[in-house]
Amino acid sequence: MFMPSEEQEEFQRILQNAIEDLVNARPSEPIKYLAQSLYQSLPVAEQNDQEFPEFAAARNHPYNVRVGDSSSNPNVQYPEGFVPSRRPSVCGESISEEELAWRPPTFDKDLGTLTRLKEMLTKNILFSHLSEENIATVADALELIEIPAGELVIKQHDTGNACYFVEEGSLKCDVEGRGHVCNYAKEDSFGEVALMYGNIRGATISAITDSKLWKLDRMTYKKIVLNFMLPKRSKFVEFLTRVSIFNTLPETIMNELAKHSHHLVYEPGYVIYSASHADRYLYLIEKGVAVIKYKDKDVQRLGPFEFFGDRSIFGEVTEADRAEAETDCCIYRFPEPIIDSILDLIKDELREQSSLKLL
Ligand SMILES: Nc1ncnc2c1ncn2[C@@H]1O[C@@H]2COP(=O)(O)O[C@H]2[C@H]1O
Repeated sequence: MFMPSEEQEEFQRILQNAIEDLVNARPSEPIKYLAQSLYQSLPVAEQNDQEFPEFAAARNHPYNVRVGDSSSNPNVQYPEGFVPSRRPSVCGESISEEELAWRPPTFDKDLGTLTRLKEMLTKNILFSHLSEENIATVADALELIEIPAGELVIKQHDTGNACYFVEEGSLKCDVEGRGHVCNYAKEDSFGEVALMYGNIRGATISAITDSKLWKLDRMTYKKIVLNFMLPKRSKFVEFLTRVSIFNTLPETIMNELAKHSHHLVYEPGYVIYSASHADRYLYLIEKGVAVIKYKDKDVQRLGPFEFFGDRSIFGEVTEADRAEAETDCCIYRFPEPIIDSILDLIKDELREQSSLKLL
């Protein structure tokens, strides 16, 4: 089948997203689910309103969790109040000797343990996008360590050389000047921030009870987790780096956004957003012009790299009641839970930009 290269790239992106969604959602009717997923990649104007119930279930995928909502998935990476400082990502680092010599470490485990660890990894936001092969490499590389009650695992300001998953026990996290921030229990992970940014530890973590942890070394984390998605998502990431609210995000998070966004095309006159829509999204314009309206009066025009829908995500009352495509519009649409899950990282910029907009 011949396709121009841009179209081919888009086709592969859509197909990959659909398959990843399928793997994450594990629906009862996979074929129907996949068909629906592909169908939703069509321009909105060509879709009808029918939705498979499994799509609602997919929204409960581990990634789709609210920051700080401890009642939902425990694998949330950034507990409530966690405001990582904006630092450059490691993607531009040059390759060191250590990296060149790197071979994935392996620590022997029985089959049952390996299967369980792979399941745990696929539920974790930072690992869920990895291929089966890479998940297996990470599972092999995990080393079981024991930490007696009261001992430190991570000391704030030290250099980070591993991240951890809890196998057994409970641990607490303290930040200087703020005190106790959160606790960790079975399958929770911590210690990834210093690895992502090649930086120092942002908190102290110590065992409350005798604990067992799976330790993942920095180099395996970097080689597998940070490098995995970069070439595939580069076009999308390139676009995000030109958008004020997203451009300081680590590339791993941008790649997660890529996975969970919908790329949609709207024809002129199509109502992209209406105050009566139940689901909330953040809309980011890639191409074209959208017009924000109030009672059929145009109140604002937005173009490429601009976004709307954020005010309703914040639950703010907006003066506008809908957004329409004025020209053909290509838009990235992000579901509210995805934006919620990274809100701590983007909220300052979002608030600043929000005050200029009506929707
Ligand atoms: N408020 C917080 N500030 C910094 N780190 C936190 C916070 N809450 C949880 N953590 C975790 O504590 C870890 C300490 O080491 P890292 O900075 O590598 O990664 C950090 C996060 O995984």
